Amino acid sequence: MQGASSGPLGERAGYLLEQGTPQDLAAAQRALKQGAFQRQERTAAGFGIASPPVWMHLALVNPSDRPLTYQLLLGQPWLDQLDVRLVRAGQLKQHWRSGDMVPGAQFLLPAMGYVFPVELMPGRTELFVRAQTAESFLLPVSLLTAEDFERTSRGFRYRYGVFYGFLLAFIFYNLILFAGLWERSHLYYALYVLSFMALSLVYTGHGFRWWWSGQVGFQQYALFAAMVLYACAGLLFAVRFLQLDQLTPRVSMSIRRLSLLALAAMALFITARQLYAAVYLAYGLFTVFTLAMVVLGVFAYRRARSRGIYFLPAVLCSMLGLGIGLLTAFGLLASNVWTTSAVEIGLILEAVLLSLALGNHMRNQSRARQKAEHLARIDSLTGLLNRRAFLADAAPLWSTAVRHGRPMSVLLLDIDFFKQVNDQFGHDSGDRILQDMAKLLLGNCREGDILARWGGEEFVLLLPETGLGQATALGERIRRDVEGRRILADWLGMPLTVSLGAAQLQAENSLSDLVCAADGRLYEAKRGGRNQIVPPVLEPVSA
Ligand SMILES: Nc1nc2c(ncn2[C@@H]2O[C@H](COP(=O)(O)OP(=O)(O)OP(=O)(O)O)[C@@H](O)[C@H]2O)c(=O)[nH]1
Repeated sequence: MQGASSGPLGERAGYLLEQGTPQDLAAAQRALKQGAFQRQERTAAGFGIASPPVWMHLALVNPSDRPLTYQLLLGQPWLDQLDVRLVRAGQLKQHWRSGDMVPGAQFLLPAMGYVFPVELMPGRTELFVRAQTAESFLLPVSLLTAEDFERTSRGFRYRYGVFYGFLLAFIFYNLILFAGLWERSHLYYALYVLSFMALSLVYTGHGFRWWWSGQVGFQQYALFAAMVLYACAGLLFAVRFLQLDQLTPRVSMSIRRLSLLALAAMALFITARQLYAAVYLAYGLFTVFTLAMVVLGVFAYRRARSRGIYFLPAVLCSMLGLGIGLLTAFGLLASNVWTTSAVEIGLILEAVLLSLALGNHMRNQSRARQKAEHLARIDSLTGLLNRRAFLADAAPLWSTAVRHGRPMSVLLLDIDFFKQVNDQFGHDSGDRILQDMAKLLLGNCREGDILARWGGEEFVLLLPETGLGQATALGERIRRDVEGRRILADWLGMPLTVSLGAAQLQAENSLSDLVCAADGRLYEAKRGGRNQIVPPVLEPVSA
């Protein structure tokens, strides 16, 4: 590497896998002379999981006659151990040691890697790095000028500030919704986002740098535990969100069991300090989780359930983000602000889509509730209020009338010989007559009156601000109206008629007493020969 250029250098470095006992610098220098270091055609060399330690060598040449300072940016935040040595003329000049198995989190720059201030003297300097990790092993290397480094690290700080703020907002929002609505999808979703936040805090190194830099024992297992938690929370959320309990109870039960088993196994491996068992469990479960989320998404989508329509694109967004993030980390995609933020962007899109789905679900539920409430109040045949809704709606009017001593009356109406209509013309014709009667009564109501189907062929009309005289006058007008229409007159040999009973609020009445009083008078009207109102109208009724 020459001059003051700044950027990734992975393709110019040589790499050597350390086999057997740990090697020292002298052994690495000998191996270099023997040509044992090999190049990788990538900006970020990758060595998979559970790899042996890796040596990297890079020759840095300062062609000027003055020292040049750079920030050497190395590796990923989850590297276990990192030994960085600068050698000039075969002599060790500088040795830094870090990694997340070294307490203190020195040189760790969360989300970026490890940063070492390098001063290159004129001429050639050799960089020897020995790195080791149990996790997925990537060893990107770049040399940045002070300005580039400042700009890049500021960018990362802003991005993660926004990202964590966003995740926290989603978590609290869903917890509040859960507390208010008691809908468990919101709780599982909050846990899912929370577990991703925990995973991100671990793999970016923010957690180690800020909170537990002295606890290397914890840090060693934190990534694997966070991966398992995230996968389990994601699967449990998917089961709940896609209502798999109803769709496929067996699949949903298997997913629950798998999650519990994975959590128990991880707890066991951590307790028994079985690092490699934890590594394989975490990566294995993560692969299953990724595939399962896509399969469940496709399944729900094909069942055309409204939630599946959001779930599949949401999951694909986060998978795409993860894929781009991995390809970028391995140096197979150009590293820029979009590709290095792909995981976070994918997650945010996923969160937005899933929140939309949950919001949509809430809206549908509230519509269904409103519809059910409405249907519970309505008589399906006539569209009028039913008896229950009548009593509920009449109660406040009743209290107002009693409190202020205002008049109020009730009319109860019953179709005469309706059984005969049914018997002769069929139930359907009877239904139609009930519907027509409802329309006729509606046409005779004033604003503020409450009309309902009391049951069978009986209708009730509550008339606020109406004394008995006006009520009977209205009843008489309705009676005449029905008679005058001569419904079925040709077939019955006489027109269809109605009988009515009217009653007025008295000081000692309750609402049901008032309806009862009207019912008593209706009975009198029937006994008196039908087609009449009781009490009878004293004054002439205007047409
Ligand atoms: N078509 C139809 N008929 C109904 C409905 N609800 C009740 N009925 C019928 O209404 C009739 C009421 O008969 P009854 O109680 O004997 O009264 P009525 O024949 O009208 O005789 P009076 O009231 O004494 O004049 C019964 O045949 C019920 O089946 C309904 O929703 N649709």
